[in-house]
Parts: sequence; C-alpha cells; structure tokens
Amino acid sequence: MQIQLENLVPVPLRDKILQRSSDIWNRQLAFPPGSFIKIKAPSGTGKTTLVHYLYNIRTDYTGQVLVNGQPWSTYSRSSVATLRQEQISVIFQDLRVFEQLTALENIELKRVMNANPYCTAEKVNEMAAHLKVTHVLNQSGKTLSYGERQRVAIIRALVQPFQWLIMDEPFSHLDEENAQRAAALIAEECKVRKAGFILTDLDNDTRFAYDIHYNL
Ligand SMILES: Nc1ncnc2c1ncn2[C@@H]1O[C@H](COP(=O)(O)OP(=O)(O)OP(=O)(O)O)[C@@H](O)[C@H]1O
Repeated sequence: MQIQLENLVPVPLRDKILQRSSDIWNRQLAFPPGSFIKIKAPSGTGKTTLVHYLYNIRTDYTGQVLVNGQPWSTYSRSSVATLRQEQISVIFQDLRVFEQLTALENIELKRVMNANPYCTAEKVNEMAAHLKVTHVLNQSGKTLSYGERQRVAIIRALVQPFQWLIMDEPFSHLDEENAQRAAALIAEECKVRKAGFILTDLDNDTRFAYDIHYNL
C-alpha cells in the first residue's frame, strides 16, 4: 500500500509551518512500503494532527494525502472502512480504549471484525503474556492504568492485517523495559506481514532499527 504526501499543510498551523523548514509539511514524499519510519517533533507541532490526516479522521488541510495514488477524499466511506480493516492500523495517542468493555473485549472487537480473523485467540493470549497484561484482560477498560491501556491498544492494533501501522507516541505511558518489549513485538508483527510503520515521538530512540528519520 502506497502512502504519499503532496504539499500537505494543516490549515490551523499554516502560518507557523510556513515560517520554518519541515521534512514532512509542504513537501512531496512517498513512504516506501515496508519501511520503519520515525517522525520526531517537539510537543504541539502537529504529530497527532499528521496521524489523524494519515488515518483520514481529520481533513482540515491543504494539499493531499494519497493512498495507492488516490486522495483520501476520493474514497467512499465503505472503501475507507475496508482499508482500515485490511491495510492500515493505528495506535492513537489518546488510546481510545472503550471504558465500558473489558480489555479483552476491546481487543476482540477488532480481531473478529474480519470474517476470517487474522489472529487466533491463542495469539492474543501470547501477546498479552508478552506485554504482561494477562491479569487485566477481564478488567473493565475504565479501571485500567494508562500503561495497561497503552499495551491493550498496542495488541488491539496488532490483531488485524495491515501494510502500514501508524503510531502516535505509542510508548508514552510505559517504562523502558515495557517499551522495549512492546517495540520487539511490533517489529516482529510488522516483519511477519512485510509491513511498515510510521511512528511519531518527541525524542530520539533506538528501540527500532529505523529505515528513515524525519523531523516534522
Ligand atoms: N482541530 C484543531 N483545530 C485547530 N488547532 C488544532 C486542532 N487540533 C490541534 N490543534 C493545534 O495544533 C497544534 C498541534 O497539535 P497536535 O496535537 O497535532 O500536536 P502534537 O505534536 O501531537 O503535540 P503533543 O506532543 O503535545 O501531543 C497545537 O497547537 C494544537 O493546539
């Protein structure tokens, strides 16, 4: 799956962005499929905005986000839904764990969305054990700590097929040991699918063997 940006500029940040240089905003670029990509930027400079544009849940921009050569705006709602089920997965900064469901139900909701689930229930248990959240799987989303929510959101993003995984500060609530474990799992799941990822964060890190670094 091809993702390209053509002179993408967020309308609310236009004046600020055009006053400085950026590897991403107002550029023409194609993310090479299968690449591990890090986008670094200080707080408040538009990481979440970019992630929302890539996943097509915000459209207040000029320029284009092209998916397989076509602007997001040309896709029907059902085509967008299919792409999100089969080709593009996401871990939001605000995690979006449903509080009225248990941790496991949050994961299952995504796993069984495809008639033929990509992952088995056993695989979910393995991932939960790897990220040390087995003991909270039957706890309601409301009572999970933010670190637990983040690990549940990571597993939820990994139970579906994808060619691109988009992650917005995915380790912000984790200690370094848990962050390393989660990074290893994500890298392994991307490799199995020959998928790439686009990860935003505040600082440099060496948790992944990144192919490309950008400054936002
Ligand atoms: N819908 C919106 N309309 C107008 N301005 C917005 C909107 N969403 C975010 N902003 C502003 O755009 C800027 C970038 O916000 P964004 O959340 O994308 O930054 P970020 O780099 O992800 O920040 P952080 O690292 O703090 O999470 C901020 O100044 C924010 O107040």
